[in-house]
Amino acid sequence: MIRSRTVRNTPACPAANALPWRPLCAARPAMSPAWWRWVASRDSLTARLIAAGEGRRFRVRLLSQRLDRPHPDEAQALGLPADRYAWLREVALCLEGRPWVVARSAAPLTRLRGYRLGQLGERSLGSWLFRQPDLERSPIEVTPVAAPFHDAPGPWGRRSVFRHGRFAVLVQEFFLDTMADDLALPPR
Ligand SMILES: C=C(O[C@@H]1C=C(C(=O)O)C=C[C@H]1O)C(=O)O
Repeated sequence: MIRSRTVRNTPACPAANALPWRPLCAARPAMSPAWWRWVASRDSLTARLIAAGEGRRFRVRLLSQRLDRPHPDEAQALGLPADRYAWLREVALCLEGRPWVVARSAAPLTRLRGYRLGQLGERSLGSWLFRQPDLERSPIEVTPVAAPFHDAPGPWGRRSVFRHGRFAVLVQEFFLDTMADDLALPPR
């Protein structure tokens, strides 16, 4: 069942919190090569966006950062019991003020000790992650629906868990139609 693009996360409707994530390879037949190069990339998305922006000003716009219960599918991806709080961060990655990607990251509080990620502000989480020498990244999963926490439509979402020692963070990135328009990418 593919969720409509307008369904927003409603706590009363737990099903709405579970996006249809599936392994990257399962989505390959439906994904154009142009998008595959973005969605399947395992290095820093921030660095790729800056390069593709060709001089456009890059900015991380902080939409929300709080301690809250993650959605069930987020808790499950982190192996976190359902009722535990996590550090939640939602950002828009903008080029010349136009959001190309929105991202929602979730990290268990017990794994955050000693890392002052709450002070990231509008610095890219990726710029910190990819500086960690022993960074590990789980296989990428994809969903063909838009971000449930943001109104702009988009062709693909992806998620993976980054680990560094005991630290773990689930990073979910939703590519937007504005990025497809600005880079002349196919609809999906
Ligand atoms: C994980 C990365 O960091 C990006 C920046 C984020 C942030 O600042 O919150 C979140 C997800 C990413 O799109 C990356 O650059 O690959």
